[in-house]
This record gives sequence, C-alpha cells and structure tokens, in this order.
Amino acid sequence: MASITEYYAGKSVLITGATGFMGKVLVEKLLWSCPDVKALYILVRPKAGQSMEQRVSHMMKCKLFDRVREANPDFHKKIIPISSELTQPGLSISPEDVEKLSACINIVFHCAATIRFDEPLKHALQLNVIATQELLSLAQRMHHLEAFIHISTAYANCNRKHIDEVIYPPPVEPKKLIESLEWMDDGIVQDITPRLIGDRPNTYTYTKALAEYVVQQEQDKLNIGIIRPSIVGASWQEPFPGWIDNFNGPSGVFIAAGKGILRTMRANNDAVADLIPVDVVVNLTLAVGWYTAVHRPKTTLVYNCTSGGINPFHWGEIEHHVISSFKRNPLEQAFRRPNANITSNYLINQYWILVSHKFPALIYDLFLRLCGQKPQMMRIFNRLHKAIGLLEYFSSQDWEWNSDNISMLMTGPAGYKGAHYSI
Ligand SMILES: CCCCCCCCCCCCCCCCCCCC(=O)SCCNC(=O)CCNC(=O)[C@H](O)C(C)(C)COP(=O)(O)OP(=O)(O)OC[C@H]1O[C@@H](n2cnc3c(N)ncnc32)[C@H](O)[C@@H]1OP(=O)(O)O
Ligand SMILES: NC(=O)C1=CN([C@@H]2O[C@H](COP(=O)(O)OP(=O)(O)OC[C@H]3O[C@@H](n4cnc5c(N)ncnc54)[C@H](OP(=O)(O)O)[C@@H]3O)[C@@H](O)[C@H]2O)C=CC1
Repeated sequence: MASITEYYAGKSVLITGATGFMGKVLVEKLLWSCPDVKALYILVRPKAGQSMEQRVSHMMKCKLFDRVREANPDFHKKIIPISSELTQPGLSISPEDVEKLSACINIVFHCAATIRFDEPLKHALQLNVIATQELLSLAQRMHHLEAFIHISTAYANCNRKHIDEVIYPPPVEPKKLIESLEWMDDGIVQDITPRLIGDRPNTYTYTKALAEYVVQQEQDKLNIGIIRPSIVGASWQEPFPGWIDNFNGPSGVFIAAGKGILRTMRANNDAVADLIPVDVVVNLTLAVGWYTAVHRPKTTLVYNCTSGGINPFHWGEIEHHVISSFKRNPLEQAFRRPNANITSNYLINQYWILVSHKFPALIYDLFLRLCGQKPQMMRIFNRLHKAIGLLEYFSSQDWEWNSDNISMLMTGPAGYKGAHYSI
C-alpha cells in the first residue's frame, strides 16, 4: 500500500482557503513532504487592492515557505492560482477554469470559511454553507476525484457536552433556511438570528454544523472525509516551532496579556483548553486525504482532531505559562508589566475590569489629551472586551470528544505510514 508521500505523487490537489492560516501550512507541508505532487490549484480572490497574482506571490515570500524555497527555488511553479470569490454563484470560477479543474483534480481540501464569531448570519451562511454546496457540485464534475476533505470545527456541535465522530441532525434543514433568508432584509435576519442559532453561541458554529450536513448529503456520490479541529494554535514543529499569523482564538488574548493590557478574563481554571497545533491538524488532513482516497470508507468518516482526551491542559495552567513566559521574554512597547488573572466569577471579573482596565485607560487617555494626542486606550479596551466576551463561552466550559477514528488512523489496521505526518 502506498505511503502518504507516495500517494500524493503525481496528484493534482485543489485547496480552498489557501491564503488563510491553516491553508498556507497545508500548501507548505504538501510541497515539503510530497515533493512529487503534480500541482496545487488554489482558489484565491483579489483582496485589499491586491490582485490574485500579487497575493499569491506575496504569500510565497513568507518565512513559512523558507525551507521549501531552499529545497526547490522553483516551487512556485507547482502552485496554480484560480480566481474565485466563493460567495458568488458558481464560485465565480471561469468556464475555462471549471473545465481545467474538472479534467485534472484528484483531491479537494476545503479549508475556506468565515471564522468570525460575529459574522451576520446571511454572510456566514453564504460562505460556510452555500459555497460548500457549490464546491461539492464542482467536485461532482471532476472526472478523477478520489477524495473530498472538508475542514469543519470541533465546536460545530458545542451545544452537546459529549461529541462523537458522527454528523448530528442539523438544527434546521439548510435548504429551507437558505430559501427563507433569501427574501429577508438584513435587519430582519439580525433580529431572528438568536432564535435561529438557539443553544449555539454564534453564527460560526451554527453554519459549520449546517455545512457538515450538506457535505454528508453527497456521500453517495463522493468519497468524503470531515476533519474537526478544536482550537488551532501556533505550529508545534513544522515548518518551525511557533509559527502563527493571526490573533484568532486565544492568541489575541495572550498577546493582550503580554502587552500588559489584559489583566482579567472570565474562564474556568479547571476547564480543558483544547488547543491543537496547526501542523498537527495539517498532518492529519493529509493523512485523512490519503486514507479516504485509498480505503474509500463506505460512509463519511468524521475525525475529531482534539487534544484534551490525550493530553489535557487547563486554562489555569495556561495562565501561569503565558505570564511567566512574557516575564522572561517581554514584548516591546508593553503598556504595563504583564500580570493577568483568570476568574470564573462574573462580579470579581467586573471589579477587575473597572480597576485594572477602565481606570488605567481613562488616566492614560487623559494623559494623551493633555499632550495634545488622540485618546486611544479606551477604544482598545472596548474592542478587547468585545473579543473576550465572544471567547468566554469556549473558555468557561468543557467538552469531551470521542476520537476513535484518529486512533484508528494512527494505530489500527489502516496501515498509516506516517513517519513525516506526526499526529
Ligand atoms: C493570563 C492570560 C492568559 C489567559 C488565558 C485564558 C485565555 C482564554 C482564552 C479563551 C479563548 C478561547 C478561544 C476559543 C475559540 C474556539 C472556537 C472554535 C475554534 C474555531 O473553530 S475557528 C477560530 C475561531 N475564530 C476566531 O477566533 C475568530 C474570533 N474573532 C472574531 O470573531 C473577530 O475578530 C472579533 C473578535 C469579533 C473582532 O472583530 P472586529 O472588532 O471587527 O475586529 P477585526 O476582526 O476586524 O480585527 C481588528 C484588529 O484587531 C485584531 N484582533 C482581532 N482579534 C483580536 C484579539 N482577540 N485580540 C487582539 N487583537 C485582535 C485584528 O488582527 C485586527 O488587527 P489589524 O491590525 O488587522 O487591524
Ligand atoms: N483557526 C482555528 O482555530 C480553527 C479553524 N477551523 C476551520 O479551519 C478552516 C481554516 O481556518 P483558518 O485557516 O483559521 O481561517 P482563516 O480565516 O485564516 O482563512 C480563511 C480562508 O478562507 C478564505 N475565504 C474567506 N472568504 C472567502 C471568499 N469569499 N472567497 C474566497 N476565499 C475566501 C480566505 O481567503 P482571503 O485570504 O481571501 O480572505 C482564507 O484563505 C476553516 O474551515 C475553519 O472553520 C476549525 C477549527 C479551529
């Protein structure tokens, strides 16, 4: 049986979300560990005044690609950008590109999504659900497709305490929701969003749950695998330890604590902080692509890519590590010396917000005004409070994920030859 590296040799791979945090690491790892991969087709949109070509060329200059660049200075020739705005009908891929992709793609990795917690429902639905449907339709036109791998989230079913590697019934039939929201204006949708999302905390987890169902509906026609990472953090080992390029999840909180801005946060010290390094998720993604294509499981397999069951780590321990590490390696231009406390008590947290956040911000802004400068600290704190308010749901409770399919992949009869794909 082919090893993972052998399997990808000569294959053409389609990746959505390749300019994102996880997508970039996936592209790099494929180029590094599967040097004989034929081509990586990546769906990219122009953004922030940059054309698709400019964005891809900029991305390939990133430090993340250093080892690949060193090994093969021509690595960029394997990356073929395809212009695509996922929120548009047909993903706005030109008919010529559709033909090209239909003729050559062997594996699809669908990473693109909006991961914002405060995304208006219509937009989250458009990107996370409707675009996934469109991609599945495109996949069905691919003559040589061997596997379709969808990246979901371990929190798609965070309204449950115990989460198995199954696709749960969706909170609503996606087709009905799409049809109903089509005629509603944004104000009405905003009003009914809390009722719709019910016991989920945000439109992100809600639409990711709907997307899983939409993907599963195609399991008779496509060979599908679904990966559910928990909180994806900086790289563990590859391409080098500690690589990260965003403030999502806890990263922004850590930086704010390191800058001495964040002094208090509501979290449960004893709750498991289910963090998973991005390179582990990417290794698993490639292993799942291989397994799905080679073993062709009869039904869609779901992989809960979590760490808490194997190596539990708690928010309370993180507090200690974060603060001591910033004391050893202080950040530049810190507002105050780092010192932050986690509490699960609402009133105590409010007290410290007043004393350690708002009061110093007021004094600092007064000082800036006296110096003839624009006040800024209160604005920063308001944004920080909004962000941590949205994260608290995840830091205040525990979940238990079953991960039998991951164990099966690592140790079972599947024959996982994953020397270069530590999971
Ligand atoms: C002692 C201290 C240690 C404390 C330890 C305890 C820590 C507990 C932390 C708990 C964290 C729990 C996290 C759980 C998450 C699990 C979710 C499931 C995982 C997933 O499936 S997907 C990934 C999750 N998605 C996210 O994390 C996205 C969340 N972010 C948002 O929804 C929005 O960014 C947000 C927060 C609503 C802000 O929106 P907005 O005001 O519009 O700002 P922008 O997004 O445009 O960003 C503006 C600017 O701010 C920077 N930024 C963004 N977030 C943060 C942040 N958290 N902290 C600091 N800075 C942040 C952003 O990069 C932008 O900068 P620019 O320079 O580009 O302007
Ligand atoms: N980060 C995390 O902690 C976790 C992430 N996940 C899942 O992993 C996947 C990747 O997440 P992550 O890399 O962190 O997310 P990012 O936000 O870093 O990347 C999102 C990607 O989707 C692309 N995208 C967004 N909107 C569009 C659009 N309209 N048209 C074309 N492309 C678009 C972005 O492109 P552009 O650069 O043009 O904006 C970007 O490449 C997602 O499915 C997410 O749900 C799951 C669990 C945890």
